[in-house]
Amino acid sequence: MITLEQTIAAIRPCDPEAVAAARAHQERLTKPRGSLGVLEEVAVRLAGAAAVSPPPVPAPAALAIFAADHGVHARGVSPWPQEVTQQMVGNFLAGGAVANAFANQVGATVRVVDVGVAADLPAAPGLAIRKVAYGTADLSRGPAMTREQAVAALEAGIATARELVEEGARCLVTGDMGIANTTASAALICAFTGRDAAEATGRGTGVDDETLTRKIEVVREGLRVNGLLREGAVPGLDILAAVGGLEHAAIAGFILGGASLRVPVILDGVIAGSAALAAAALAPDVLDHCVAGHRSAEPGHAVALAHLGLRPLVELELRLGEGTGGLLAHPLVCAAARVMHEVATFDSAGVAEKES
Ligand SMILES: Cc1cc2ncn([C@H]3O[C@H](COP(=O)(O)O)[C@@H](O)[C@H]3O)c2cc1C
Ligand SMILES: O=C(O)c1cccnc1
Repeated sequence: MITLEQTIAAIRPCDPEAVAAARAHQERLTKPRGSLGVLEEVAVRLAGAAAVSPPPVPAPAALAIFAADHGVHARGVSPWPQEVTQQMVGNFLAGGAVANAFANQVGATVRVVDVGVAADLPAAPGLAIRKVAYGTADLSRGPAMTREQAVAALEAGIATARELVEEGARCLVTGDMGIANTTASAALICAFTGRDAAEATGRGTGVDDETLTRKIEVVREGLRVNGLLREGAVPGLDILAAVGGLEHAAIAGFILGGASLRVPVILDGVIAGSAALAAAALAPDVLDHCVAGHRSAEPGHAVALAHLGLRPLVELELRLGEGTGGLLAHPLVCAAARVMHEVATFDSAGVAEKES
């Protein structure tokens, strides 16, 4: 098995020669300079990340949905019963969730990974059991995970990324399922960015005003109890263990694993954004391999993306998770790369260039 340490050591930043070649190539394509807006930056980033220009078209895509439960659920931060995590795993495996519909739309495969569901799941095609624990402890009373559990979940994510790439995936999309995980996401975002709980905590699956007030208080307690109110005082791995979920750790590992293989990773919503903060704390160059698929309606997501310096491709007020927003961005990322292969240059097409 490839360890966290080996994975981090293998991650390289964007290759400057490939970046320069991609920019130069874009200048020669039969379109006004800059006319593809953000997609031009995506193509340049893909080239740098792959260390080759033009960059490979990142297809096919594979979605991994990491499922886990949360001790903080006991604090009444989600209107949904914890069993929904497990029930939704069944729904993903039966092909009945939104993520399945979107995956079919973009031709992505779906792998469900149990990293911490609070029940034993029956073996099923499409399900990988990489269970680290039966859910986390309550982050508002102490550390949600031990350091060892966080590392084991990171390594479960790394192994998943490697397996999917081995099976042929050329783009990885992050997905999550874990009732109460927007609370852990908010706590991670506050701890990594120094923002107040009220700024990063949202309504998740749709909590009422009273529950939102309690949720903010629970996030604040989690930060205080775990000594995370002072930004920069605690190493990233310890922050992840203190207030993260097993799926957050696994997603962070999945991102690191993809980056270590130079396979681009499309990030989904607020859970992925908070996991990316942890991944970037462990290996800052990992961000060169990430594309922010979308911006979720959850307020902490914008905070996380701003801190990471990532620009989301799609903004549709989605607030679902599962990988849905990441999947929708996949055709855009492929289109950005395809331009670099298929569009003619001014020379090859005999198109006159701008006069001044
Ligand atoms: C039926 C259902 C399907 C979902 N699919 C994703 N989530 C999303 O909602 C949960 C987080 O929200 P909160 O923190 O408010 O519990 C996560 O499981 C996330 O994946 C779902 C939630 C539900 C109820
Ligand atoms: O941003 C997300 O991914 C999200 C938002 C609300 C609930 N679940 C997930």
